[in-house]
Amino acid sequence: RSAGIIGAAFWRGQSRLGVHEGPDRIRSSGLLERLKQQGCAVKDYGNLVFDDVDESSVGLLKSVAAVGGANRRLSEAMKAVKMDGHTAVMLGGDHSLAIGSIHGHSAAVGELSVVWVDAHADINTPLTTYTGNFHGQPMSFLLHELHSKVPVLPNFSWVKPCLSAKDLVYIGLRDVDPAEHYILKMLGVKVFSISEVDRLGVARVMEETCDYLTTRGKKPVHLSYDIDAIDPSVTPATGTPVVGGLTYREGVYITEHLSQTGLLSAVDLVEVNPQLGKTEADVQSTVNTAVDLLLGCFRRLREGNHPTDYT
Ligand SMILES: N[C@@H](CC/C=C/[B-](O)(O)O)C(=O)O
Ligand SMILES: [Mn+2]
Ligand SMILES: [Mn+2]
Repeated sequence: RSAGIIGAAFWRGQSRLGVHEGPDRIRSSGLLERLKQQGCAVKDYGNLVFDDVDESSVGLLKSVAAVGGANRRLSEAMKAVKMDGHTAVMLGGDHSLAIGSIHGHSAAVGELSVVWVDAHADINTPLTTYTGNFHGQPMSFLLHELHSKVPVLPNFSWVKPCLSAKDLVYIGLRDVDPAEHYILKMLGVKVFSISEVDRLGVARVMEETCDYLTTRGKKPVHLSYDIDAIDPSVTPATGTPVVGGLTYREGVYITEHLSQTGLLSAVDLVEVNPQLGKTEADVQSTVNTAVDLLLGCFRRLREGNHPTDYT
């Protein structure tokens, strides 16, 4: 196994400063060293450099051209990392970056499935958003079924929908806007909200998620992990915290399970905002959890691990 790391220090999909510090803070907490310690080859592609574009709004929509341009750059980088044969790791930055991450992943592998772990559905269209923040809209640019609902926007013409609603599963939803809820119901998207996690337990949720995604053939899996899926008591340093989230254990179980399917092809870890922790301990707890989630994606098991060369 090998990991190709991309830093996307981008914050203009939302308005709270600091989320651009996520990539370097996650690196400085030892992600690469710990991946290597567990037998994973690692290539760090560094942080993307984003062109300065005008951050003007289009109506309610904030920093449209900047979001479009950053995601185009990320899409190119993701495609290159996948063409190099790595499992891609995109460190955010805000969740608008899933546009470029999933688009670039699909450019390399073709059809894929997406597991979206988040308190939020991030499936507003530019016409249903009430905040204008693009980190609440990425899914609308990616789904074939919503293409006709997305207006032409500056610096977005490169985006081609690349995901079918039946190849998408949500886990952890607990703060979904009415328009998003309507879209999810209309498209029949598979959703395991926090209520289903409570009702079924995380093991059954993961079994059903994998059965659901593999009934039409085993496609590469893109895991898009928003740190705010985890309960704010564990990961407070994030821009849109919502009470009643996943426990640390549930969060890591999700990554352990997906890692063992052998289908995990790319991971986003987004919305870590080091400036939003009340204390340094808050920030460290958030970042440590992000690191542990990523290690779980690369076959780390909580039962213990040893190098495979003396199995
Ligand atoms: N639904 C809200 C919240 C969006 C949350 C985005 B996040 O999941 O990436 O944190 C909006 O549209 O602004
Ligand atoms: Mn999100
Ligand atoms: Mn979220």
